[in-house]
Amino acid sequence: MTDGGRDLVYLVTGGCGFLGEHMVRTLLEMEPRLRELRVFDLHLGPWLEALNPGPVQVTPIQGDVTRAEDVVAALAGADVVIHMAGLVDVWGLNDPEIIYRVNVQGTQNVIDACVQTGTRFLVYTSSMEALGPNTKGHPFYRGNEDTPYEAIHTQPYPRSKAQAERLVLEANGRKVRGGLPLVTCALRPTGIYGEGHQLMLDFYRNAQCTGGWLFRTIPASVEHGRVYAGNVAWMHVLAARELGSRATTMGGQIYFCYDDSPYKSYEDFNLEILGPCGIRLLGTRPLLPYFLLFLLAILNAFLQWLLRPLVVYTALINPYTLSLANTTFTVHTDKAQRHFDYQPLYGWEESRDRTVSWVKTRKGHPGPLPRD
Ligand SMILES: NC(=O)c1ccc[n+]([C@@H]2O[C@H](COP(=O)([O-])OP(=O)(O)OC[C@H]3O[C@@H](n4cnc5c(N)ncnc54)[C@H](O)[C@@H]3O)[C@@H](O)[C@H]2O)c1
Ligand SMILES: CC(C)CCC[C@@H](C)[C@H]1CC[C@H]2[C@@H]3[C@H](O)C=C4C[C@@H](O)CC[C@]4(C)[C@H]3CC[C@]12C
Repeated sequence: MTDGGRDLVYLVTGGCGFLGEHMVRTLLEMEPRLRELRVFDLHLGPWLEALNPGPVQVTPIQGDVTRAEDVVAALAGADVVIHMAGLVDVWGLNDPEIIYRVNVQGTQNVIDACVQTGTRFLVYTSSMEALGPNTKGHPFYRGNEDTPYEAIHTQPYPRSKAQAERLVLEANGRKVRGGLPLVTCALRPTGIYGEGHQLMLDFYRNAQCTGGWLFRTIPASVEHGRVYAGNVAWMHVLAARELGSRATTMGGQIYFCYDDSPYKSYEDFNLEILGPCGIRLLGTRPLLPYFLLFLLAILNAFLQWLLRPLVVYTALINPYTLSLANTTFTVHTDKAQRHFDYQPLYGWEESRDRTVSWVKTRKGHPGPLPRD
């Protein structure tokens, strides 16, 4: 070891995204063996310049995971890669082919670069959507990693996450340069919230336009899994740290990301954050009957198709996002605790309060929907 025990080089792909920023900050704060942190992204964030990395060297790398040569160059000499770059698109913003190229081919490029350069540890940010909810609307009620569920993927984003996750798990054990085996695992967050969550801000701003009201569209009984970004990042830190010493247990495994965030419907959960910001939710039951919402979703999909030659029309509600929001999907597990001693770094109240404070500071700041 060198420099007071700081001997490891980490690479975070997608390190300037919503989760990526939490990842970078958590690594700097919580990983004492970190010597160099390479932050790889298509678009580098200005906040990187303002970081106070202490003894760690932070290396921003502007690159594209779909370009194998970019990934190899970034990975050379790295010990660990946390691969979270991806296109999060459930709105039809991007061509399915592009989603495949970034999420699946990009992941294959990361695996191949590990093999080529000798990087031995790979943590992949998958998603609950690698499993479900499926298009049949089957509920996944407080399930764990072993709960049987029929995964059916018709949409490009969830399909790409499932394919990429499979590639990562199958790569476990492959020999990398130098002859040692690659050790991989995949973490599956549910819906992430926290500082930087653009969609939460969009709901806040929409409500401001209606005098502080949101209108209930989903039955309160439909539970939707949520997890705080700081805890998701912390789980990645621990998984990356323990992959070396617990390779037999952890290699090739999936882990749901979980914490103490309450089980609620998508809208009721948002209200936990937006309520303290002055927003109220109207109705104890959905104000519109489901069939009308479904018609609206179909209309939006039709408009997207119709206008495609001229403009990419997107709306919050389409048949897929509506079914996602309307299907119970929550996790209840302790696998990460058993395999690598994970405990949430932030309790529910702190996770909520940090997010609330952030929303309050963002009042009046414009922002895109959804992120591209
Ligand atoms: N947001 C959620 O609720 C959620 C839930 C589960 C899983 N995830 C996964 O977590 C990861 C991060 O998601 P996020 O919400 O922070 O999304 P995000 O869009 O904020 O971040 C993704 C980052 O990847 C970068 N990126 C995109 N294409 C790239 C390319 N070709 N090369 C290099 N970088 C590229 C983007 O610039 C962006 O900074 C994704 O893999 C996503 O699938 C997100
Ligand atoms: C009031 C509603 C009908 C409005 C629609 C809400 C909709 C935009 C929300 C509901 C569920 C959300 C997804 C869910 O939290 C999980 C994920 C997994 C992750 O991998 C990417 C983000 C995503 C798809 C959320 C996107 C926004 C959704 C669809």
